[in-house]
Amino acid sequence: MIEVDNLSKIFKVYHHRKGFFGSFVNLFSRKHRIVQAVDGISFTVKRGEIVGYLGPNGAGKSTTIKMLTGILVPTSGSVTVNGYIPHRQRKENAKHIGVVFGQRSHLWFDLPVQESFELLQRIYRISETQYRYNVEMFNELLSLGDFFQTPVRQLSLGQRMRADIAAALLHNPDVLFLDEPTIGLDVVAKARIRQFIQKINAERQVTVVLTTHDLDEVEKLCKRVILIDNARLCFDGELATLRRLLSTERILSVDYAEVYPDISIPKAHVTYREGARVQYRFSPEEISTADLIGTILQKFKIIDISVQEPDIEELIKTVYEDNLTLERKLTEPISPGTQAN
Ligand SMILES: Nc1ncnc2c1ncn2[C@@H]1O[C@H](COP(=O)(O)OP(=O)(O)OP(=O)(O)O)[C@@H](O)[C@H]1O
Repeated sequence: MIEVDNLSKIFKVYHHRKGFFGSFVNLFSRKHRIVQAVDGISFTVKRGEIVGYLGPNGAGKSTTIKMLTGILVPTSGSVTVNGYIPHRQRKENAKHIGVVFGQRSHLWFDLPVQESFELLQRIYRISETQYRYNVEMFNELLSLGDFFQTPVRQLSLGQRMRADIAAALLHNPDVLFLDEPTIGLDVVAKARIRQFIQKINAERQVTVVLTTHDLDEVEKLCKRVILIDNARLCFDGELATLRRLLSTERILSVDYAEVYPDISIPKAHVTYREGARVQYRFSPEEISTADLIGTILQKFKIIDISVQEPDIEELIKTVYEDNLTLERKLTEPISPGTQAN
């Protein structure tokens, strides 16, 4: 559905001299610096996938999305979305994609939501049957009826996002680009939008590319993530693989049936102990989770036991702070315990 090959974007940022004299000099000589916003990125996305496109501020996420939607022309490399070259075939591409930028609305601020939708119906030449069907379905899932007659400028942020996402899907696009769709929303509003995206993806096979800083959202929505840092791709794969590649240690929490005086276990370090509750830190490369639990069960009586996966937020922070960690992991020979899918 989406093919991106060696895509790069360079911006020339001109230095403006201040004042009358400066403006005069600007006419004849303009200094500029080069910003490499996207640097040789390649990936493909299959129909029906939901992919998280992640990276720290300024990594180049929005610039990539803008090239995929035809807003920006790549400096080099190629992009096709559903067979179209977005910046050359903007009109055709627009018929097959839906775009939501969380930071700004695509709706008409002074018009009620309904009138904005009717304008979109005409712009995209959506048949009356399809329009009615979609509005009814989106209304059911997102309760648009509560504010359908309200001018967009009077909507709350959560209502505006619901309206924007519904608007982006009115013409039944094959691909939905979501750039920070839940920024600033509360947990209830986020959950509602997430469930909507899941349903649309499952029922209509809409391919979704999601840019967000909300990793909880990513965990709930995306099996696959693409990480970029400093304009370059640094990981493309399953979230579970990323977790396995980066995590060296895990936490095992045990509630023992009684307070044992010696609760030491080989290859596991006690990190916390309060009464019969104990936490161990261990590395799956030194001892597998199954072996560790087996050893504990042989020696002690337990009430409850659980293994905590490393927090994905922490892991991705490590990548952002020290990209080398991930590069090193990716070039290390893969041991059976860390086999990528
Ligand atoms: N129109 C532009 N002109 C010049 N530089 C730009 C332009 N758009 C983006 N940039 C620069 O390109 C780089 C990547 O920006 P981009 O907006 O793609 O990052 P991002 O990953 O989306 O960041 P954020 O998470 O903060 O939205 C940044 O250094 C930014 O300043």
